[in-house]
Amino acid sequence: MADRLNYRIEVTGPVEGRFAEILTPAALDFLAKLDNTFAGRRRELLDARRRRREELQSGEKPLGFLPETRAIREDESWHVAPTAPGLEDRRVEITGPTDRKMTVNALNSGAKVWLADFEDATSPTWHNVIDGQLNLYDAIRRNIDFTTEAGKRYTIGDEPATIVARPRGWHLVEKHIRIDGRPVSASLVDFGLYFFHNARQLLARGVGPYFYLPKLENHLEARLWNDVFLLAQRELGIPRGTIRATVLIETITAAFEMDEILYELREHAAGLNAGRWDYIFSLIKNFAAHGADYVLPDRAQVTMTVPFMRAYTELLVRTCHKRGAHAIGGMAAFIPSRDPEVNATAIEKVRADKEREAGDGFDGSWVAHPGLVPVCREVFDGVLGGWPHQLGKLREDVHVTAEDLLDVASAGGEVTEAGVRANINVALRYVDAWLRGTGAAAIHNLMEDAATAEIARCQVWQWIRNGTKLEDGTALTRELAVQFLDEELAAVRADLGEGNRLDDAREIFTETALGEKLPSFLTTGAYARYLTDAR
Ligand SMILES: CC(=O)SCCNC(=O)CCNC(=O)[C@H](O)C(C)(C)COP(=O)(O)OP(=O)(O)OC[C@H]1O[C@@H](n2cnc3c(N)ncnc32)[C@H](O)[C@@H]1OP(=O)(O)O
Ligand SMILES: O=CC(=O)O
Ligand SMILES: [Mg+2]
Repeated sequence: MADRLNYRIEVTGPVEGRFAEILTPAALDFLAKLDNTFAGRRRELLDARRRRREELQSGEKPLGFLPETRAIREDESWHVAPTAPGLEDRRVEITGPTDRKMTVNALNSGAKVWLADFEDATSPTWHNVIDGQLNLYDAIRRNIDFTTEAGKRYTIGDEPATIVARPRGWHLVEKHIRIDGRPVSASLVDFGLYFFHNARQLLARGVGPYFYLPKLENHLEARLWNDVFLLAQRELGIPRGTIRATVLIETITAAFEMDEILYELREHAAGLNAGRWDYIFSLIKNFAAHGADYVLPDRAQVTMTVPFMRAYTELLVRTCHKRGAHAIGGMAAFIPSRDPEVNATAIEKVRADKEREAGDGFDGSWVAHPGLVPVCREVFDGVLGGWPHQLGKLREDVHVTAEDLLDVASAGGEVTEAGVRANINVALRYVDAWLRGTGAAAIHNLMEDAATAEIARCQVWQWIRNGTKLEDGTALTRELAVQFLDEELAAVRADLGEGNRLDDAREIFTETALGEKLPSFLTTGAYARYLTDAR
């Protein structure tokens, strides 16, 4: 514990190994400065989120484009900052957690960009959070080579991907760092430590401090990030406008404020990304109790070609290109497999997804695994030709209305017993992995992470609330869902064996999918209860 600049800073997590190199007095002072300046606004914005969700749930104030920001949307004259070095060509971006091996593998994957993830793909244990910072610190300084016990050597190659770090969202706190007794915003911890230690080093290497901003719900949250950037740049004496941020449009409310979000961040904005999984989660969460018209079918049937998802992604491309910003596609959940048949299907599914995105005007897209870099690159190479992007493709043909974005019924499809069971099974397996420190996992040949697990538990809640009929006409009741839960739990337990956290996973699932109310996030409560001693 230390008193500096009149703040009391406590680190309650163990400062083990080389953690002290990250948790330096100067870095903690920097976090304290950020927290002291922005904690109040963050709290207000989180309160505003809660109020907005209540309004949406009650149908009191429907969603639409904001009348008060019409001038920003209609003004054709403003653009975002020029593209920064290392971000001109984003045709393939690999995402993944920041453990040491994956850091090296991602940088060497052949992708142009690596999204170094403290969010959906990371279980925010204290170890993962600070170890991830250390790995990035070492990677940026090309000081990360290591050899495994089995003798496999990991070393960064000649053309590493550009690093874009994704801090945790505004809803999360880091309970192991406290300032004046209160836990610090997890966004500010992840952003602040990365920026403080690496910004100058990155600039010296000809790139810069770049970020992905997750789960924003509106343009005022983008304004908060912009103000964080301005203060951070000032504190380190780095020119205003050095930072670049790509914002994930992954909440239904943000889809109505794409122009406004780019406008708030225009000095720092690099682009928008279509974060499909959290987007689906957000739709379900906000409209879960709105009746049959808002009930989505089995998760596997909510594809990117259903009309309301297509409307969202096309609007994103149009908005970005009008403002000179990159439009980046999202994550197909299919991952390579050792089974040749499963693998061939996965590659073809990913190819189809990337072909749609490239054809619609996206400048690049995400892959979850190094084995998917070639297919994504091949598809975008084919469409981009000799160009690094397709910002010139303005998509003036796209006209998306509020009704288009909210036409959830256009998904069609059905809810099946297999779909309910799959959601329960995946949620249990994923939460078990998350509690054991793994934030992204291969489950039944798909990539699962925090966003997809949120969909799984929210769908079950929505189907119970709406008494949704399964294929044989049986309505899904809580009792039936509990029966499925018990049966799936037994099957998963037999599969996972000793040392699992399935009892805790069951409790988390019961609270977040089977309760009277639908909690906003499964991760917030689970983090407070299971991932920290500092309750
Ligand atoms: C909704 C969203 O936000 S999407 C973005 C967030 N989600 C993600 O980023 C998921 C990223 N992907 C992953 O975490 C992993 O690919 C998983 C968990 C899905 C599968 O991982 P594994 O089961 O380890 O895959 P697999 O065994 O095929 O890995 C083969 C090699 O590729 C490496 N690898 C796999 N995925 C990645 C990745 N995303 N980044 C870097 N390296 C990777 C593995 O470390 C392994 O390396 P090794 O040969 O040196 O041991
Ligand atoms: O972060 C990406 C998403 O799909 O969610
Ligand atoms: Mg997400």
